[in-house]
Amino acid sequence: MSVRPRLQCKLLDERLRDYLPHYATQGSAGMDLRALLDAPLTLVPGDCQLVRTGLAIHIADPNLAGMILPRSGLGHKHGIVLGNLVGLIDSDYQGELMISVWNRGQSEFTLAPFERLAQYVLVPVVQAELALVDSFEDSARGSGGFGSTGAY
Ligand SMILES: O=c1ccn([C@H]2C[C@H](O)[C@@H](COP(=O)(O)OP(=O)(O)OP(=O)(O)O)O2)c(=O)[nH]1
Repeated sequence: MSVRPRLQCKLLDERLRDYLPHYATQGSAGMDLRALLDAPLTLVPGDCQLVRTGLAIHIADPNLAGMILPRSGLGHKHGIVLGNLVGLIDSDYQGELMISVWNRGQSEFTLAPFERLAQYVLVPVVQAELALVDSFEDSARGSGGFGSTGAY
């Protein structure tokens, strides 16, 4: 089994000690993030609010990044997704992880304090350098995009 990267994590609220993010199963790709709220938060349809997690995670390694993704159940059943669709966490970010919660559904939804509302996934990243050129070598696709290969 490969060695897991160790990420430094600060708790910005002591109550989170009882709710540390973890992998729910051996094969889980993400750790659930919870809503740090003092009281339930109701989102009416169309509402988008920034919710605290109370966690700061310093990835430090530029070959890694964090992604905040929605939870499938909340998104599919209740229309609770992310206002930014996906949150990208830079490896040098040391601030609190914030979750943009968007009710794209048609009913009111109330988030409970410490409810799991999104997930944090660590992903490999390769930083590139751009080499300016005047032309490319021909490729099979060329500049065809946006459905140019057909539907089936
Ligand atoms: O859902 C998110 C997305 C981002 N961040 C934090 C971590 C990330 O490293 C930082 C900046 O995010 P991003 O680069 O996507 O934001 P930006 O709007 O481009 O702002 P900036 O000018 O700060 O890069 O904000 C969150 O806490 N939650």
